[in-house]
Amino acid sequence: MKNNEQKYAVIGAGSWGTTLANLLAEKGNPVSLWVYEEDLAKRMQQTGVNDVYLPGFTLSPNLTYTSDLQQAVSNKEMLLFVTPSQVTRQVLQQALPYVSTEAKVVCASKGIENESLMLLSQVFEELLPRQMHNQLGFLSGPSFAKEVVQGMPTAVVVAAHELAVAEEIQAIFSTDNFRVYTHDDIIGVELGGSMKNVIALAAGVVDGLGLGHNSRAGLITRGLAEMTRLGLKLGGRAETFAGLAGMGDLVLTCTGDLSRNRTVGMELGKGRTLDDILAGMQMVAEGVKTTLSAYQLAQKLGVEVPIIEQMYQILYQEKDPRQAVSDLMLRDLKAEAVRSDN
Ligand SMILES: NC(=O)C1=CN([C@@H]2O[C@H](COP(=O)(O)OP(=O)(O)OC[C@H]3O[C@@H](n4cnc5c(N)ncnc54)[C@H](O)[C@@H]3O)[C@@H](O)[C@H]2O)C=CC1
Ligand SMILES: O=C(CO)COP(=O)(O)O
Repeated sequence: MKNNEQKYAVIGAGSWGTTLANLLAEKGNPVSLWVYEEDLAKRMQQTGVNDVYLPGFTLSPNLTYTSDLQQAVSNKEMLLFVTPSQVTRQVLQQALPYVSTEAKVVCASKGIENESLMLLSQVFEELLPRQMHNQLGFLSGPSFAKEVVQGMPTAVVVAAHELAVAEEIQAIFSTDNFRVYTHDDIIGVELGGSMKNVIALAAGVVDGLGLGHNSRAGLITRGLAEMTRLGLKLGGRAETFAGLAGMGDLVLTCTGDLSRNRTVGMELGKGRTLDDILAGMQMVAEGVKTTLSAYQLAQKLGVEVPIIEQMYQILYQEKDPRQAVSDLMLRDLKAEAVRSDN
C-alpha cells in the first residue's frame, strides 16, 4: 500500500494512539502511525504488534509505521494527536510545517499543560493558523484502550466548534462497537477528561488505604462537583460534566482496574513514594502532572477544590494520605452544592 493513498495519520503510538489507529485501519483505511521510538517503529513494521504499550494484539495490516514526523503528517486529510499532554506542544510544533491547512486535526490526549496551565485546545489554537480552528476536534470519554482494541462496546464524545466538523469526525471514528457522540462544549469535554485523572488518583489513594465503598462514592461525587466548578469558571457548561467526558470517564477511571491513574493512587495509599511508583512505569499517568496544573489553575481563578488540593499535597509535598483524608473530612460543614465555592 502506497503512502500517498493514506488519508489519515495518528501521532503517538502509546496504547491509545495504537488502538485508535488500529480502529481506523480496521475500517479499511490505510493509516500512518507515528511512533516516537525508532526501534519500536521498526519492530511494529515487522511484527504488527506494539510490544511496549499494547502487547498481545496483532494490528491491522492497513497500518504503516514511521518515526519520521514529516512523512507521517504530510498530505493527510485527518491527523489525530495522541501524545502525552506535556509533550503535545513540542510534537505539534515539529509537525506543523508539514500539516495541510485543509486537514482536520483531532486531539485525544487528556491533560493540562504545566506552567502555561493551558488546555490542549488552547495550545492547538495558539499554534495552528486561525483558519484551521474550526477544523479542530477533541475526542474524550470513558475508553480504556485495552477494551476498545478488543471490540468491547464503548461510547465517547467529540467536541468541535462546528457541528458539521464534529459530525465528520464522528463518522470517521464510529464503528459498530465504538459509538461517537458529538458535542459543542470543547472546554467542558477537555476539562472533564483531564480532571477525572486527578480524581482517579484520589480514588486510588482511598482504595489503597482500604477505606471502603462509601468513601469512594463520596469522593467521586464531590470530585465531580470540583471538576464542574472549575469548568464553569473556564467557560464550560455544567451539563457537559454530567456526560461521557465528565461523569462517564470519572466513574470508569475511579473504579476500573485498568486505570493507570487509579493504580498510581492505590500504590500511594499503600505507602509507596511517587518516585518509586513512577520509576516502575513506562506508561503515562497524566493525572500526576495535571494535578499540579489543576491546583494552580484553581488558585489563580479562586475556585475551591479541596480534593485536588489534598492530591496536590500528597504528590508534591509528601503529605501522608491518611492525614489528607482526615483533613477533607474535618473541613467546615457545608450545604451540598456544585456551583458555589464549597
Ligand atoms: N490508554 C488509554 O486507555 C487512554 C489514554 N488516553 C490519553 O491518551 C494520551 C496518550 O496516552 P497513552 O496512549 O495511554 O500513552 P502510553 O502511556 O501508552 O504511552 C506513552 C506514549 O508517550 C510517548 N512518548 C513518550 N515520550 C515522548 C516524547 N518526548 N515525545 C513524544 N512522545 C513521547 C511514547 O512513545 C508512547 O506513545 C494521554 O493523554 C492519555 O491520557 C485517553 C483515553 C484512553
Ligand atoms: O482515560 C482513560 C480512560 O478513559 C485511561 O485512564 P488511565 O490513563 O488512568 O489509564
